[in-house]
Amino acid sequence: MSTVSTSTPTPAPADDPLARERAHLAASRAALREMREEVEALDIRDVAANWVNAQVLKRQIDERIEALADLSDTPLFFGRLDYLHAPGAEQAEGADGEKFYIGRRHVHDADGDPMVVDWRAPVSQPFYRASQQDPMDVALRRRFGYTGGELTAYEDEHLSDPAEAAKTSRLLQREIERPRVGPMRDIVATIQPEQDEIVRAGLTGTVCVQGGPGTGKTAVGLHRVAYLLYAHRERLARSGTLVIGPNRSFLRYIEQVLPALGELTVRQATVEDLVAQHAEVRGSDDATAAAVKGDARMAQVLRRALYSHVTLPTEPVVVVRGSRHWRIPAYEVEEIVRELLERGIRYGAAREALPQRIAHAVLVRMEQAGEAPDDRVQDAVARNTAVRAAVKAIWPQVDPAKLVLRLLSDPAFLAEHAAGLLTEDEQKAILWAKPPRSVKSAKWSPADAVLIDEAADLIQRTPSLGHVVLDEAQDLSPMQYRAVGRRCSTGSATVLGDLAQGTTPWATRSWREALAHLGKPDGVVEELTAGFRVPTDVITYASRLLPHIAPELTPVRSIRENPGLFEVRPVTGDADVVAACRELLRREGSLGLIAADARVPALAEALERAGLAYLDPGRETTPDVRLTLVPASLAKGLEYDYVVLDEPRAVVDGEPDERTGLRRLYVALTRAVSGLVVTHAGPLPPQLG
Ligand SMILES: Nc1ncnc2c1ncn2[C@@H]1O[C@H](COP(=O)(O)OP(=O)(O)OP(=O)(O)O)[C@@H](O)[C@H]1O
Repeated sequence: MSTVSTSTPTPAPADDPLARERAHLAASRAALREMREEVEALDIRDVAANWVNAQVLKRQIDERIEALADLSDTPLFFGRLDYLHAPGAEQAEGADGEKFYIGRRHVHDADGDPMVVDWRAPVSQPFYRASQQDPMDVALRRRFGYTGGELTAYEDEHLSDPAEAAKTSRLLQREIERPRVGPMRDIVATIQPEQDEIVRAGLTGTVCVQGGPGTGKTAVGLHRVAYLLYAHRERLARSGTLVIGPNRSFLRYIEQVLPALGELTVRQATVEDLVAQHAEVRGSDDATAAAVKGDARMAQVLRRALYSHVTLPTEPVVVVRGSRHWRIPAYEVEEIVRELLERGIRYGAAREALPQRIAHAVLVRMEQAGEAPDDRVQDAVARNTAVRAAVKAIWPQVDPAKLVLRLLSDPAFLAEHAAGLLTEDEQKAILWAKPPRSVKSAKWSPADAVLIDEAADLIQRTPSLGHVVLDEAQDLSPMQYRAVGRRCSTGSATVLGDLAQGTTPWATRSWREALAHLGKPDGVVEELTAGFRVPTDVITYASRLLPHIAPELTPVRSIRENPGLFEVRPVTGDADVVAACRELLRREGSLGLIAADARVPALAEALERAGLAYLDPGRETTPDVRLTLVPASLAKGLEYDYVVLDEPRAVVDGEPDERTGLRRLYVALTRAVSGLVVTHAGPLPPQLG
């Protein structure tokens, strides 16, 4: 491999390869500008037939213009592939030839010939996967290095040359070691082969990725959505895609990755957001109640409670039309009801079908009597008062929130439907001490909202999306997995998580179990073990906890060359913690001060006293404010160049049990990219010893 770099971006002779590459960059920029201008010049007045069409079209055009923006700090292309033989044009967005520039988006010249090929096109794949062992028909792979938007270096690998030894790329290494300021960035230039396999896995299958801290799960999930949107644009435009993250600060942290990849239409939400449509969450549960409410057995309790509303008829249905009485005996109505119960359709759908079925029975009798009724007669009979009254008695309308309200308020009703499913203690744990008077006045907890969502789905099918990415999945309860699963029941999912980072009482124990709750038992489980975030010394220290929190998992192997800074420092008070922050702020990049939630107010005060400005998690750092004060409960998924971890013991003690506490600590210890200082006034947890 050979690397060429120059620190001064200007003059280079025309035969200099770097100069030629810069010329191609300049030409591609100009072409992109033209593409954008073309869209901006579109006049939609002639084509849009009405106001609504015009608005839709205008939005599409605005999105297209936004997607075509030339972001000055994101290079138009980051790689080049020279093939030994020209691949088919269908592989390369219509381009033919042997040489392709690979970038974030497709750029073509005035004749429509591609100048930059999308990283997701089939022709780009060898950029990520080709190796000396399997060159994939590639003669040359060139990576480009940029400094402040200027192309300043390139690095060549002659994959088909047996004389060239495989080496780690310096540009790749530099990218991985780059300081982290601001929100998460895309990794499109440096996706690794094992990550690429997940990114490009087919749309129809569900993939579950187990990976330790910093192995790139979130990055891979986001790039996978971008890839799927490219490969199945039309299908997913119709059905939609969704990224689910654990909380708002996390979503804010990742929200710019997809737009940077040109994808503006992906919805991002927490599980709470998804189920919030049925009930406003204003309350909370203790751990015991939440665990019972989150257990999959609750789905059966709800089903039983809902169907207990169906009463088999004891009276005939008598429909009067004109001078005639049409009588459907009780046993025949019962047959219809039983048949609907057995068909396994939603409660609501069956309820809608019932009057039509009864009407059909009436019509059969009319025909037997020599009448010739048509469809309109059937509809009229279905709306007949007697039929309506019968339906109301047999198959009444049920409101999902009212159903859950009754289950949690009425001990006899709960006992009847939880018999054989929940123990008496479990029933007691979820019953409200003081039942609310109405759905509106109830202080619904997050777990209640999931129950209502389940009930709502039993009544009416929840619409399914084409693909759902579920990040930090290890914290979901079985009932939450079900809530996510019904949102991709006809689509597929990418499930990302780390069993060692599960910090809820109901945290996932095995991915197979989780996939079953999700309704995707055939999902494939993949493991990522190469760590891109945490330096070796830090991950080795954090991994001391693994035998206590997830003994079955492989420790992460850091691929960072920079050994990083690592120190465990005894301190005597908060002022020393602030001093540690000040010290690290002298270095480049972001700094997170992570502390047990209970310690946050005291540390906030200490920072303010010392005149050190800080941010809340998920807020974007600026050159002036690079310090974030992070409660341990919100640290998951985030990362900072440097971390000061305050009082590990307090982080452990902040959780209801020791295993959860140690897992929380494991999360907090693994947020640092370049260095970690652990400060402690009290003793350290013995597991770190
Ligand atoms: N192939 C790669 N090239 C460069 N950087 C990468 C690569 N893969 C991951 N990273 C970087 O490593 C860091 C960690 O990635 P990410 O947050 O996706 O990991 P994670 O597995 O989700 O971690 P956690 O378990 O802590 O949530 C990010 O800064 C990400 O950009």
